[in-house]
Amino acid sequence: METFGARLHRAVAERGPLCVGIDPHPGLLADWGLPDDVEGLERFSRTVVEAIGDRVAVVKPQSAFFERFGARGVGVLESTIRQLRNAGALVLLDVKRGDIGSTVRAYASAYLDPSSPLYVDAVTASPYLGVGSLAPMFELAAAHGGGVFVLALTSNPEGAAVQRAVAADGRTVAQTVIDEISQLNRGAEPLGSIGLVVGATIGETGHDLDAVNGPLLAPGLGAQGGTPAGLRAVFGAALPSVLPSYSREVLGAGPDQEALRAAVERVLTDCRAALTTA
Ligand SMILES: O=C(O)c1cc(=O)[nH]c(=O)n1[C@@H]1O[C@H](COP(=O)(O)O)[C@@H](O)[C@H]1O
Repeated sequence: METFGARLHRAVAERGPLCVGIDPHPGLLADWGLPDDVEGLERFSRTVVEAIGDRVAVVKPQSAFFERFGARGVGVLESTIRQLRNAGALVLLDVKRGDIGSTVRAYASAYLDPSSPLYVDAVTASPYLGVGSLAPMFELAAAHGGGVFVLALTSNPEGAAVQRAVAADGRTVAQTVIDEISQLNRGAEPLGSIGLVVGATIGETGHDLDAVNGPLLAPGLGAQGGTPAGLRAVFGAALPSVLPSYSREVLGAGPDQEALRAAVERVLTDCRAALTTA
């Protein structure tokens, strides 16, 4: 069975280093001339999938915007996931889950067990109950070729107070997360299946991301002020493992499908240039 790391590596080689988020904000639904209801959600998501599902390596639906509409919204999420997979995109579901181990096991089966209606290629996870509490998620991901992206240094300004706090052993909380995930990915080729989330907005951190040997999701580009040119300062020598992620910057080009595709081309060109510049 091919690991998530290997599948991601191949998808990026074929389609380029880009993740696009499906974040149907109420304001975006309005801008697209859609009602703020489940029909609007369904049309928004279907338009994004039809426009870019066959050309972007990773698509990241933000679960919150679907859960907002209850069971019918989650139903739209299920069909969006199915459509994306049929279009050949890897699906990273942004749910930022984290809990005590026994409960994490249930979250893991919800998203990483192929028999689940919400089965995806990878999920985002929060390590603040301890990285070890996510072990059932890592295990199920490994069993089925899935991936997990663990928050390390998030793009929001409030994150640093927790993530850069120094623990009893002198390392920052973020460095502890980085070290534990590096350990899990050790020796994996071409790339480990447990990624980290590191915001594109955070500038130079003093944290060493070189040893992670897994994908580094970089949200915060575009709408939150991060730029492809700024990625080098954040990631340094780890730049080749970066997966840049945009939501509103691309989605704002819709609902015209050609315009959505043009927005993808534009940000992909910028990201390629930023990630390959010596
Ligand atoms: O895990 C994430 O994707 C994430 C982590 C982070 O540190 N910052 C962050 O913005 N995100 C998500 O990335 C998306 C950013 O959306 P835009 O700001 O519209 O590009 C949202 O869905 C956020 O929840």
